[in-house]
Amino acid sequence: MDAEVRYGRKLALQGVTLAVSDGERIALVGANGSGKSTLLRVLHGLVPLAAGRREVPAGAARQAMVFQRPFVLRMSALANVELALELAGVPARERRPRAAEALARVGLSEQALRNARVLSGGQQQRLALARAWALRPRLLFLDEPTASLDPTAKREVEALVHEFAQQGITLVMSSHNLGQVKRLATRVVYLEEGRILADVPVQHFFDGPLPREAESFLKGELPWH
Ligand SMILES: Nc1ncnc2c1ncn2[C@@H]1O[C@H](COP(=O)(O)OP(=O)(O)OP(=O)(O)O)[C@@H](O)[C@H]1O
Repeated sequence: MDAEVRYGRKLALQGVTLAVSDGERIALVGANGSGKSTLLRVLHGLVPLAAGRREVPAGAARQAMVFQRPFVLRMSALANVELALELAGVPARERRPRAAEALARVGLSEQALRNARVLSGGQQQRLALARAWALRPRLLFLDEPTASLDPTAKREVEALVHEFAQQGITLVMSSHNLGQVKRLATRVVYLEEGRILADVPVQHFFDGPLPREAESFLKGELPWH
């Protein structure tokens, strides 16, 4: 890939190469502004590359993305999911049952007809997961999916992500929560100033050795380390 992304004069990613294999659960970690969100957006095809290329294998897997702050539209939870299915080209008669199934999957059946905007933050994030799951993705990108949630909602969302992974959905997620990284990831990619400085199995990430910068990041993030 050797990807490079620029926002105006700002170089947000440089020399980044990342291959995602089926069934992996990759955590992107690094300080604020290190390029995690940008890399996720590149992988999902939302951000153009200034250099390098994004390779999508033939017969590419369906993919979906969940953002840190769920964007929900001012309509019922059910209609939010149905709209995503419509945009994905799912035939009209399949949308209602698939949307209802997805809401049930994330425990939101009882909220199906409520305006999505009045749901709690945790419920909105579960709605965002339902919307992604309804698309039956093989590959799911999650940008700090629990960052703005209280502990209970965090646990609920994390449990759902875990279940999705158990079903064989390949995950690439950014997280500032290293406990969550330990619980969910199989592989950790450490970014600093738009470069990948470490790309290692999860156990290796926590046991080391790592490049000096990644070691000091870990020490800062794990006060008990
Ligand atoms: N739309 C944009 N326009 C200009 N600069 C941007 C834009 N989006 C991101 N950047 C810059 O690109 C760099 C990488 O940002 P990015 O959001 O990818 O980092 P991040 O690791 O996801 O950060 P965080 O942990 O805070 O979410 C940062 O310096 C950021 O300020």
